[in-house]
Amino acid sequence: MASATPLRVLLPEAAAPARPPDPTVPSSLRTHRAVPPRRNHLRANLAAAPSPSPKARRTLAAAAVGGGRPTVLVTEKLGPAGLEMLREFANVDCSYELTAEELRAKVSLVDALVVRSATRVTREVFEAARGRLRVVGRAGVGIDNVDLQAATEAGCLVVNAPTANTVAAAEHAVALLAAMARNVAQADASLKAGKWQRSKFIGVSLVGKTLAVMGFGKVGSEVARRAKGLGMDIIAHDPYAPVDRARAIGVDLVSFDEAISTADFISLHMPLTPSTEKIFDDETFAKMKEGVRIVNVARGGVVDEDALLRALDNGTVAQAALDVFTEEPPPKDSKLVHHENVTVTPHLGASTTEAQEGVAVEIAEAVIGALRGDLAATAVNAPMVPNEVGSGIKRVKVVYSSARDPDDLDTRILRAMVIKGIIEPISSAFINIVNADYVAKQRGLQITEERIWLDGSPEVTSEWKGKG
Ligand SMILES: NC(=O)c1ccc[n+]([C@@H]2O[C@H](COP(=O)([O-])OP(=O)(O)OC[C@H]3O[C@@H](n4cnc5c(N)ncnc54)[C@H](O)[C@@H]3O)[C@@H](O)[C@H]2O)c1
Ligand SMILES: O=C(O)[C@H](O)COP(=O)(O)O
Repeated sequence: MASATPLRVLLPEAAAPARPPDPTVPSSLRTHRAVPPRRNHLRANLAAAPSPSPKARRTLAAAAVGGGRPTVLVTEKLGPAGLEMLREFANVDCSYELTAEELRAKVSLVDALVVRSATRVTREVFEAARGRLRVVGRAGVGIDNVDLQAATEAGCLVVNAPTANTVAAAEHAVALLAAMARNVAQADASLKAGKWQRSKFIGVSLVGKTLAVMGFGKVGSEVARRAKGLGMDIIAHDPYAPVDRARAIGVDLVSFDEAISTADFISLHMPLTPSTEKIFDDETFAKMKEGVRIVNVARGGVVDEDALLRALDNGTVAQAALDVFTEEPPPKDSKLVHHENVTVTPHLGASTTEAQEGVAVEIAEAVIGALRGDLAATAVNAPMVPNEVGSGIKRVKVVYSSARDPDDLDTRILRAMVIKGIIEPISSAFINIVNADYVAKQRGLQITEERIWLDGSPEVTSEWKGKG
Protein backbone atom coordinates (compact mmCIF):
# COMPACT_ATOMS: atom_id res chain seq x y z
CA MET A 1 0.00 0.00 0.00
CA ALA A 2 1.38 3.42 -0.94
CA SER A 3 1.93 5.93 1.83
CA ALA A 4 1.91 9.71 1.68
CA THR A 5 5.69 9.70 1.99
CA PRO A 6 6.86 6.61 0.15
CA LEU A 7 10.10 5.07 1.27
CA ARG A 8 12.85 5.96 -1.11
CA VAL A 9 14.65 3.07 -2.70
CA LEU A 10 17.79 5.04 -3.39
CA LEU A 11 21.12 3.96 -2.13
CA PRO A 12 23.28 6.27 -0.06
CA GLU A 13 25.66 7.04 -2.90
CA ALA A 14 22.80 8.07 -5.20
CA ALA A 15 21.05 9.94 -2.48
CA ALA A 16 20.18 13.50 -1.83
CA PRO A 17 22.27 15.95 0.11
CA ALA A 18 24.41 14.88 3.02
CA ARG A 19 23.29 15.87 6.48
CA PRO A 20 25.16 18.83 7.90
CA PRO A 21 27.98 17.71 10.18
CA ASP A 22 26.97 17.04 13.78
CA PRO A 23 28.56 19.92 15.71
CA THR A 24 28.91 17.71 18.82
CA VAL A 25 31.23 15.33 16.98
CA PRO A 26 34.84 16.44 16.60
CA SER A 27 35.75 16.92 12.96
CA SER A 28 38.42 14.22 13.19
CA LEU A 29 35.72 11.74 14.16
CA ARG A 30 33.12 12.78 11.62
CA THR A 31 32.12 10.36 8.95
CA HIS A 32 32.81 11.41 5.40
CA ARG A 33 29.93 9.42 3.99
CA ALA A 34 26.69 11.06 2.90
CA VAL A 35 23.63 9.75 4.66
CA PRO A 36 20.26 10.22 2.96
CA PRO A 37 17.43 11.97 4.75
CA ARG A 38 15.01 9.43 6.18
CA ARG A 39 11.38 9.21 7.12
CA ASN A 40 11.04 10.37 10.74
CA HIS A 41 10.82 6.97 12.29
CA LEU A 42 13.59 5.49 10.21
CA ARG A 43 16.69 6.07 12.24
CA ALA A 44 19.69 7.30 10.33
CA ASN A 45 22.31 5.44 12.29
CA LEU A 46 25.63 4.29 10.98
CA ALA A 47 26.73 1.02 12.44
CA ALA A 48 29.87 -0.90 13.09
CA ALA A 49 28.78 -4.02 11.32
CA PRO A 50 29.05 -5.60 7.94
CA SER A 51 26.83 -3.98 5.34
CA PRO A 52 25.96 -5.39 1.94
CA SER A 53 28.95 -5.35 -0.37
CA PRO A 54 29.19 -2.60 -2.96
CA LYS A 55 28.26 -5.22 -5.57
CA ALA A 56 25.07 -6.12 -3.67
CA ARG A 57 24.21 -2.46 -3.30
CA ARG A 58 24.61 -1.92 -7.03
CA THR A 59 22.35 -4.89 -7.71
CA LEU A 60 19.69 -3.47 -5.43
CA ALA A 61 20.05 -0.03 -6.92
CA ALA A 62 19.70 -1.43 -10.39
CA ALA A 63 16.64 -3.36 -9.33
CA ALA A 64 15.11 -0.25 -7.81
CA VAL A 65 15.83 1.90 -10.84
CA GLY A 66 14.42 -0.76 -13.11
CA GLY A 67 11.25 -0.96 -11.01
CA GLY A 68 12.26 -4.28 -9.44
CA ARG A 69 11.68 -4.72 -5.75
CA PRO A 70 13.47 -6.91 -3.26
CA THR A 71 11.56 -9.86 -1.83
CA VAL A 72 11.14 -10.38 1.91
CA LEU A 73 10.02 -13.66 3.44
CA VAL A 74 8.27 -13.32 6.82
CA THR A 75 7.95 -16.65 8.61
CA GLU A 76 6.25 -15.60 11.85
CA LYS A 77 3.45 -13.20 12.70
CA LEU A 78 4.56 -9.59 12.63
CA GLY A 79 2.66 -6.46 13.75
CA PRO A 80 0.68 -4.85 10.88
CA ALA A 81 2.53 -1.50 10.93
CA GLY A 82 5.87 -3.22 10.34
CA LEU A 83 4.40 -5.43 7.63
CA GLU A 84 2.97 -2.38 5.90
CA MET A 85 6.37 -0.69 5.95
CA LEU A 86 7.93 -3.77 4.41
CA ARG A 87 5.20 -3.94 1.76
CA GLU A 88 5.81 -0.32 0.77
CA PHE A 89 9.36 -1.23 -0.03
CA ALA A 90 9.41 -4.86 -1.11
CA ASN A 91 7.39 -7.85 -2.21
CA VAL A 92 6.46 -9.59 1.01
CA ASP A 93 5.75 -13.30 1.30
CA CYS A 94 4.17 -14.16 4.68
CA SER A 95 4.48 -17.93 5.02
CA TYR A 96 3.99 -19.11 8.58
CA GLU A 97 4.80 -22.49 10.14
CA LEU A 98 7.12 -23.60 7.36
CA THR A 99 8.94 -26.86 7.88
CA ALA A 100 12.73 -26.70 7.79
CA GLU A 101 12.59 -28.17 4.29
CA GLU A 102 10.02 -25.61 3.08
CA LEU A 103 12.13 -22.79 4.50
CA ARG A 104 15.23 -24.07 2.70
CA ALA A 105 13.24 -24.25 -0.54
CA LYS A 106 11.97 -20.66 -0.27
CA VAL A 107 15.07 -18.94 1.01
CA SER A 108 16.98 -18.89 -2.28
CA LEU A 109 14.15 -16.79 -3.76
CA VAL A 110 14.33 -13.93 -1.27
CA ASP A 111 16.61 -11.04 -0.36
CA ALA A 112 15.58 -10.83 3.29
CA LEU A 113 14.08 -13.12 5.89
CA VAL A 114 12.16 -11.90 8.96
CA VAL A 115 11.71 -14.31 11.87
CA ARG A 116 10.84 -14.39 15.57
CA SER A 117 12.09 -17.05 17.99
CA ALA A 118 10.38 -20.09 16.48
CA THR A 119 12.22 -20.18 13.14
CA ARG A 120 15.61 -21.84 13.30
CA VAL A 121 17.88 -20.12 10.83
CA THR A 122 20.55 -22.76 10.60
CA ARG A 123 23.70 -23.14 8.54
CA GLU A 124 21.66 -25.29 6.14
CA VAL A 125 19.31 -22.35 5.58
CA PHE A 126 22.22 -20.06 4.66
CA GLU A 127 23.64 -22.73 2.38
CA ALA A 128 20.24 -23.19 0.71
CA ALA A 129 20.06 -19.41 0.10
CA ARG A 130 22.96 -19.73 -2.36
CA GLY A 131 24.17 -16.20 -1.76
CA ARG A 132 20.92 -14.36 -2.51
CA LEU A 133 19.83 -13.79 1.12
CA ARG A 134 21.28 -10.43 2.22
CA VAL A 135 19.56 -9.83 5.55
CA VAL A 136 17.98 -11.80 8.36
CA GLY A 137 15.78 -9.68 10.62
CA ARG A 138 15.06 -11.10 14.06
CA ALA A 139 11.87 -9.39 15.26
CA GLY A 140 12.91 -9.48 18.91
CA VAL A 141 16.02 -9.62 21.10
CA GLY A 142 17.33 -13.17 21.38
CA ILE A 143 19.33 -14.29 18.35
CA ASP A 144 20.12 -17.77 19.66
CA ASN A 145 17.90 -19.23 16.89
CA VAL A 146 20.11 -17.76 14.17
CA ASP A 147 23.49 -19.29 13.31
CA LEU A 148 25.48 -16.06 13.34
CA GLN A 149 28.72 -17.70 12.29
CA ALA A 150 27.07 -19.22 9.23
CA ALA A 151 25.38 -15.89 8.45
CA THR A 152 28.70 -14.06 8.59
CA GLU A 153 30.39 -16.68 6.42
CA ALA A 154 27.56 -16.32 3.91
CA GLY A 155 27.98 -12.53 3.91
CA CYS A 156 24.48 -12.13 5.30
CA LEU A 157 23.72 -9.36 7.76
CA VAL A 158 21.68 -10.24 10.85
CA VAL A 159 19.75 -7.45 12.54
CA ASN A 160 17.48 -7.58 15.58
CA ALA A 161 14.92 -5.41 17.37
CA PRO A 162 16.50 -5.14 20.79
CA THR A 163 14.47 -2.54 22.66
CA ALA A 164 10.78 -2.65 21.77
CA ASN A 165 9.85 -5.66 23.89
CA THR A 166 11.88 -4.89 27.03
CA VAL A 167 8.97 -3.58 29.08
CA ALA A 168 6.66 -6.36 27.94
CA ALA A 169 9.18 -8.99 29.04
CA ALA A 170 9.72 -7.25 32.39
CA GLU A 171 5.97 -6.99 32.97
CA HIS A 172 5.56 -10.67 32.17
CA ALA A 173 8.30 -11.61 34.64
CA VAL A 174 6.55 -9.60 37.36
CA ALA A 175 3.19 -11.12 36.39
CA LEU A 176 4.66 -14.62 36.73
CA LEU A 177 6.37 -13.71 40.01
CA ALA A 178 3.08 -12.62 41.57
CA ALA A 179 1.00 -15.37 39.97
CA MET A 180 3.44 -18.02 41.21
CA ALA A 181 3.58 -16.63 44.76
CA ARG A 182 -0.23 -16.65 44.98
CA ASN A 183 -0.93 -19.87 43.01
CA VAL A 184 -3.13 -17.97 40.57
CA ALA A 185 -2.92 -20.50 37.72
CA GLN A 186 -3.41 -23.53 39.95
CA ALA A 187 -6.34 -21.96 41.83
CA ASP A 188 -7.94 -20.88 38.56
CA ALA A 189 -7.74 -24.42 37.17
CA SER A 190 -9.11 -25.86 40.42
CA LEU A 191 -12.10 -23.52 40.55
CA LYS A 192 -12.87 -24.16 36.89
CA ALA A 193 -12.81 -27.87 37.71
CA GLY A 194 -15.65 -27.24 40.19
CA LYS A 195 -13.55 -27.15 43.37
CA TRP A 196 -13.38 -24.49 46.11
CA GLN A 197 -9.96 -25.07 47.69
CA ARG A 198 -9.09 -22.02 49.80
CA SER A 199 -6.59 -23.57 52.20
CA LYS A 200 -4.74 -25.51 49.49
CA PHE A 201 -3.71 -22.33 47.74
CA ILE A 202 -2.27 -20.24 50.53
CA GLY A 203 0.54 -18.26 48.99
CA VAL A 204 3.63 -16.38 50.10
CA SER A 205 4.12 -12.64 50.30
CA LEU A 206 6.56 -10.69 48.15
CA VAL A 207 7.08 -7.72 50.44
CA GLY A 208 10.36 -7.83 52.35
CA LYS A 209 11.63 -10.83 50.37
CA THR A 210 14.93 -10.83 48.51
CA LEU A 211 14.78 -11.06 44.73
CA ALA A 212 17.97 -11.93 42.83
CA VAL A 213 17.94 -10.61 39.27
CA MET A 214 20.35 -12.72 37.23
CA GLY A 215 21.38 -10.58 34.25
CA PHE A 216 21.05 -6.87 34.88
CA GLY A 217 20.53 -5.70 31.31
CA LYS A 218 17.48 -4.08 29.74
CA VAL A 219 14.84 -6.51 31.01
CA GLY A 220 16.57 -7.33 34.31
CA SER A 221 16.84 -3.70 35.34
CA GLU A 222 13.17 -3.04 34.48
CA VAL A 223 12.17 -6.05 36.59
CA ALA A 224 14.28 -4.71 39.45
CA ARG A 225 12.55 -1.31 39.30
CA ARG A 226 9.12 -2.90 39.34
CA ALA A 227 9.92 -5.37 42.11
CA LYS A 228 11.22 -2.54 44.28
CA GLY A 229 7.77 -1.01 43.95
CA LEU A 230 6.37 -4.24 45.40
CA GLY A 231 8.53 -3.79 48.48
CA MET A 232 11.11 -6.45 47.61
CA ASP A 233 14.85 -6.15 48.37
CA ILE A 234 16.76 -6.51 45.12
CA ILE A 235 20.20 -7.93 44.53
CA ALA A 236 21.56 -8.65 41.07
CA HIS A 237 24.29 -10.66 39.46
CA ASP A 238 25.76 -9.58 36.15
CA PRO A 239 29.50 -9.85 35.57
CA TYR A 240 29.40 -7.08 32.98
CA ALA A 241 26.98 -4.55 34.48
CA PRO A 242 28.51 -1.41 35.95
CA VAL A 243 28.09 -1.05 39.71
CA ASP A 244 27.01 2.60 39.50
CA ARG A 245 24.09 1.85 37.16
CA ALA A 246 22.81 -0.74 39.61
CA ARG A 247 23.39 1.53 42.57
CA ALA A 248 21.45 4.31 40.85
CA ILE A 249 18.30 2.23 41.13
CA GLY A 250 19.11 0.90 44.58
CA VAL A 251 20.34 -2.55 43.56
CA ASP A 252 23.44 -4.29 44.93
CA LEU A 253 25.50 -6.22 42.40
CA VAL A 254 26.75 -9.41 44.02
CA SER A 255 28.57 -12.58 43.00
CA PHE A 256 26.70 -15.47 41.39
CA ASP A 257 26.98 -17.60 44.53
CA GLU A 258 25.86 -14.82 46.84
CA ALA A 259 22.88 -14.07 44.62
CA ILE A 260 21.61 -17.63 44.40
CA SER A 261 22.30 -18.53 48.01
CA THR A 262 20.62 -15.54 49.65
CA ALA A 263 17.57 -15.00 47.42
CA ASP A 264 13.99 -16.02 48.21
CA PHE A 265 13.09 -15.42 44.57
CA ILE A 266 15.38 -15.62 41.52
CA SER A 267 14.48 -14.09 38.15
CA LEU A 268 16.57 -15.00 35.09
CA HIS A 269 17.43 -12.35 32.51
CA MET A 270 20.69 -13.33 30.85
CA PRO A 271 21.11 -14.27 27.18
CA LEU A 272 21.63 -17.85 26.10
CA THR A 273 25.29 -18.07 25.12
CA PRO A 274 27.82 -20.90 25.35
CA SER A 275 28.82 -19.61 28.79
CA THR A 276 25.27 -19.40 30.20
CA GLU A 277 23.94 -22.66 28.78
CA LYS A 278 22.64 -24.83 31.68
CA ILE A 279 24.27 -22.46 34.16
CA PHE A 280 21.51 -23.48 36.57
CA ASP A 281 22.33 -27.14 37.17
CA ASP A 282 22.33 -29.62 40.08
CA GLU A 283 25.35 -27.90 41.60
CA THR A 284 23.81 -24.43 41.55
CA PHE A 285 20.37 -25.61 42.74
CA ALA A 286 22.14 -27.25 45.70
CA LYS A 287 23.54 -23.85 46.73
CA MET A 288 20.12 -22.18 46.77
CA LYS A 289 18.05 -21.44 49.84
CA GLU A 290 15.60 -24.22 50.55
CA GLY A 291 12.19 -23.18 49.21
CA VAL A 292 13.50 -20.68 46.66
CA ARG A 293 11.12 -19.64 43.84
CA ILE A 294 12.39 -19.16 40.29
CA VAL A 295 11.08 -17.20 37.31
CA ASN A 296 12.52 -17.71 33.82
CA VAL A 297 11.51 -15.28 31.09
CA ALA A 298 14.98 -15.39 29.45
CA ARG A 299 15.77 -18.64 27.66
CA GLY A 300 14.97 -22.23 28.61
CA GLY A 301 18.50 -23.29 27.74
CA VAL A 302 20.09 -21.41 30.67
CA VAL A 303 18.47 -23.99 32.97
CA ASP A 304 19.23 -27.70 33.08
CA GLU A 305 15.56 -28.69 33.06
CA ASP A 306 16.17 -32.19 34.45
CA ALA A 307 18.07 -30.67 37.36
CA LEU A 308 15.24 -28.18 37.95
CA LEU A 309 12.76 -31.05 38.06
CA ARG A 310 14.91 -32.82 40.66
CA ALA A 311 15.17 -29.61 42.71
CA LEU A 312 11.37 -29.19 42.59
CA ASP A 313 10.85 -32.81 43.63
CA ASN A 314 13.27 -32.60 46.56
CA GLY A 315 11.86 -29.27 47.74
CA THR A 316 14.97 -27.14 47.15
CA VAL A 317 12.89 -25.17 44.68
CA ALA A 318 9.39 -24.58 46.03
CA GLN A 319 7.97 -23.20 42.80
CA ALA A 320 9.00 -22.18 39.31
CA ALA A 321 7.32 -19.99 36.70
CA LEU A 322 8.57 -20.61 33.19
CA ASP A 323 7.87 -18.72 29.98
CA VAL A 324 10.68 -20.36 27.99
CA PHE A 325 11.87 -23.91 27.43
CA THR A 326 14.90 -25.68 26.01
CA GLU A 327 12.67 -27.15 23.34
CA GLU A 328 9.73 -25.02 22.16
CA PRO A 329 7.04 -26.14 22.28
CA PRO A 330 8.09 -28.54 25.05
CA PRO A 331 7.06 -32.20 24.70
CA LYS A 332 3.36 -32.70 25.50
CA ASP A 333 4.23 -35.06 28.35
CA SER A 334 6.92 -32.77 29.85
CA LYS A 335 7.11 -33.47 33.59
CA LEU A 336 8.22 -29.91 34.18
CA VAL A 337 5.23 -28.39 32.42
CA HIS A 338 2.83 -30.68 34.30
CA HIS A 339 4.48 -30.27 37.70
CA GLU A 340 1.97 -28.96 40.24
CA ASN A 341 4.44 -26.37 41.53
CA VAL A 342 5.25 -24.99 38.11
CA THR A 343 3.37 -22.19 36.35
CA VAL A 344 3.92 -22.03 32.60
CA THR A 345 3.23 -19.73 29.67
CA PRO A 346 4.09 -20.41 26.01
CA HIS A 347 6.90 -17.86 25.45
CA LEU A 348 4.62 -14.85 25.91
CA GLY A 349 7.17 -12.39 27.30
CA ALA A 350 7.16 -10.19 24.22
CA SER A 351 3.56 -10.82 23.33
CA THR A 352 1.71 -7.61 24.04
CA THR A 353 0.00 -5.60 21.32
CA GLU A 354 2.28 -2.67 22.05
CA ALA A 355 5.51 -4.64 22.05
CA GLN A 356 4.63 -6.49 18.85
CA GLU A 357 3.84 -3.24 17.06
CA GLY A 358 7.10 -1.75 18.30
CA VAL A 359 9.17 -4.79 17.40
CA ALA A 360 7.61 -5.02 13.93
CA VAL A 361 8.39 -1.38 13.16
CA GLU A 362 11.88 -1.68 14.65
CA ILE A 363 12.70 -4.72 12.53
CA ALA A 364 11.09 -3.31 9.37
CA GLU A 365 13.25 -0.19 9.70
CA ALA A 366 16.35 -2.31 10.19
CA VAL A 367 15.65 -4.65 7.29
CA ILE A 368 14.69 -1.87 4.89
CA GLY A 369 17.76 0.11 5.92
CA ALA A 370 20.00 -2.89 5.36
CA LEU A 371 18.44 -3.64 1.95
CA ARG A 372 18.97 -0.02 0.97
CA GLY A 373 22.65 -0.50 1.72
CA ASP A 374 22.78 1.54 4.91
CA LEU A 375 25.05 0.38 7.68
CA ALA A 376 22.62 -1.22 10.12
CA ALA A 377 22.26 0.16 13.63
CA THR A 378 21.11 -3.13 15.15
CA ALA A 379 23.45 -5.49 13.32
CA VAL A 380 24.40 -8.44 15.48
CA ASN A 381 26.98 -10.26 13.41
CA ALA A 382 30.52 -8.99 13.25
CA PRO A 383 33.89 -10.50 14.01
CA MET A 384 33.80 -11.61 17.62
CA VAL A 385 36.38 -12.13 20.34
CA PRO A 386 35.80 -15.52 22.05
CA ASN A 387 33.94 -14.88 25.31
CA GLU A 388 36.63 -16.52 27.46
CA VAL A 389 38.89 -13.73 26.24
CA GLY A 390 36.32 -10.95 26.01
CA SER A 391 34.93 -11.31 29.51
CA GLY A 392 38.32 -10.61 31.07
CA ILE A 393 39.14 -7.48 29.10
CA LYS A 394 38.92 -4.18 30.94
CA ARG A 395 41.25 -1.96 28.90
CA VAL A 396 42.01 -1.91 25.19
CA LYS A 397 44.51 0.20 23.36
CA VAL A 398 44.02 0.61 19.62
CA VAL A 399 47.09 1.74 17.69
CA TYR A 400 46.58 3.16 14.20
CA SER A 401 49.67 3.42 12.03
CA SER A 402 48.86 5.38 8.91
CA ALA A 403 50.26 7.85 6.45
CA ARG A 404 46.93 9.64 6.50
CA ASP A 405 46.71 12.95 8.21
CA PRO A 406 45.35 12.16 11.72
CA ASP A 407 42.52 14.65 11.07
CA ASP A 408 41.54 12.64 8.03
CA LEU A 409 41.45 9.29 9.79
CA ASP A 410 37.95 8.38 10.96
CA THR A 411 38.55 5.72 13.60
CA ARG A 412 35.00 5.37 14.84
CA ILE A 413 34.07 2.30 12.83
CA LEU A 414 37.13 0.30 13.80
CA ARG A 415 36.81 1.37 17.45
CA ALA A 416 33.15 0.35 17.43
CA MET A 417 34.03 -3.00 15.81
CA VAL A 418 36.53 -3.69 18.59
CA ILE A 419 33.93 -2.84 21.23
CA LYS A 420 31.29 -4.91 19.41
CA GLY A 421 33.61 -7.89 19.18
CA ILE A 422 34.36 -7.82 22.89
CA ILE A 423 30.95 -7.03 24.36
CA GLU A 424 28.43 -8.79 22.13
CA PRO A 425 29.53 -12.39 22.77
CA ILE A 426 28.91 -11.83 26.48
CA SER A 427 25.60 -10.00 26.21
CA SER A 428 22.62 -9.53 23.97
CA ALA A 429 23.41 -5.81 23.74
CA PHE A 430 23.82 -4.63 20.17
CA ILE A 431 26.73 -2.35 19.51
CA ASN A 432 26.84 0.14 16.69
CA ILE A 433 28.79 3.19 15.80
CA VAL A 434 26.30 5.38 17.62
CA ASN A 435 26.28 3.60 20.96
CA ALA A 436 29.67 1.83 21.03
CA ASP A 437 31.57 4.34 23.17
CA TYR A 438 28.61 4.77 25.49
CA VAL A 439 28.11 1.02 26.02
CA ALA A 440 31.85 0.49 26.51
CA LYS A 441 31.87 3.19 29.18
CA GLN A 442 28.73 1.79 30.81
CA ARG A 443 30.39 -1.60 31.07
CA GLY A 444 33.67 -0.26 32.34
CA LEU A 445 35.63 -1.11 29.16
CA GLN A 446 38.29 1.54 28.63
CA ILE A 447 39.40 2.19 25.05
CA THR A 448 42.39 4.36 24.33
CA GLU A 449 43.74 5.21 20.92
CA GLU A 450 47.17 6.06 19.64
CA ARG A 451 47.85 7.34 16.12
CA ILE A 452 51.21 6.93 14.51
CA TRP A 453 51.70 9.05 11.40
CA LEU A 454 53.83 7.16 8.89
CA ASP A 455 55.64 8.48 5.88
CA GLY A 456 54.74 6.82 2.60
CA SER A 457 51.53 5.35 1.26
CA PRO A 458 48.30 6.07 3.12
CA GLU A 459 47.56 2.43 3.82
CA VAL A 460 46.18 1.89 7.27
CA THR A 461 47.45 -0.89 9.43
CA SER A 462 46.28 -1.20 12.95
CA GLU A 463 46.88 -3.32 15.96
CA TRP A 464 44.96 -3.56 19.21
CA LYS A 465 45.96 -4.76 22.60
CA GLY A 466 43.53 -6.00 25.25
CA LYS A 467 44.30 -5.98 28.95
CA GLY A 468 42.50 -8.17 31.47
N1 LIG B 1 10.42 -14.39 27.06
C1 LIG B 1 10.46 -13.45 26.15
O1 LIG B 1 9.56 -13.31 25.34
C2 LIG B 1 11.63 -12.51 26.11
C3 LIG B 1 11.45 -11.17 25.73
C4 LIG B 1 12.58 -10.32 25.71
C5 LIG B 1 13.83 -10.81 26.05
N2 LIG B 1 13.96 -12.12 26.36
C6 LIG B 1 15.25 -12.68 26.74
O2 LIG B 1 15.64 -12.06 27.97
C7 LIG B 1 17.06 -12.00 28.06
C8 LIG B 1 17.50 -10.59 28.42
O3 LIG B 1 17.15 -9.69 27.41
P1 LIG B 1 17.65 -8.18 27.48
O4 LIG B 1 16.96 -7.45 26.40
O5 LIG B 1 17.56 -7.68 28.87
O6 LIG B 1 19.19 -8.37 27.10
P2 LIG B 1 20.43 -7.46 27.60
O7 LIG B 1 21.58 -7.77 26.75
O8 LIG B 1 19.99 -6.06 27.73
O9 LIG B 1 20.73 -8.04 29.06
C9 LIG B 1 21.36 -9.27 29.27
C10 LIG B 1 22.31 -9.08 30.43
O10 LIG B 1 22.80 -10.36 30.81
C11 LIG B 1 24.14 -10.16 31.22
N3 LIG B 1 24.86 -11.42 31.26
C12 LIG B 1 25.59 -12.03 30.29
N4 LIG B 1 26.13 -13.16 30.77
C13 LIG B 1 25.73 -13.26 32.08
C14 LIG B 1 25.97 -14.21 33.10
N5 LIG B 1 26.73 -15.28 32.90
N6 LIG B 1 25.41 -13.99 34.32
C15 LIG B 1 24.63 -12.91 34.54
N7 LIG B 1 24.38 -11.98 33.60
C16 LIG B 1 24.92 -12.16 32.39
C17 LIG B 1 24.69 -9.16 30.24
O11 LIG B 1 25.83 -8.49 30.77
C18 LIG B 1 23.52 -8.21 30.08
O12 LIG B 1 23.60 -7.12 30.97
C19 LIG B 1 17.57 -12.52 26.71
O13 LIG B 1 17.82 -13.89 26.84
C20 LIG B 1 16.38 -12.33 25.78
O14 LIG B 1 16.41 -13.20 24.69
C21 LIG B 1 12.90 -12.97 26.42
O1 LIG C 1 14.09 -12.66 22.55
C1 LIG C 1 12.99 -12.15 22.40
O2 LIG C 1 12.81 -11.05 21.85
C2 LIG C 1 11.82 -12.85 22.97
O3 LIG C 1 12.14 -14.12 23.39
C3 LIG C 1 10.59 -12.80 22.12
O4 LIG C 1 10.51 -13.86 21.21
P1 LIG C 1 9.29 -13.88 20.18
O5 LIG C 1 9.56 -12.82 19.17
O6 LIG C 1 9.29 -15.23 19.57
O7 LIG C 1 8.04 -13.60 20.95
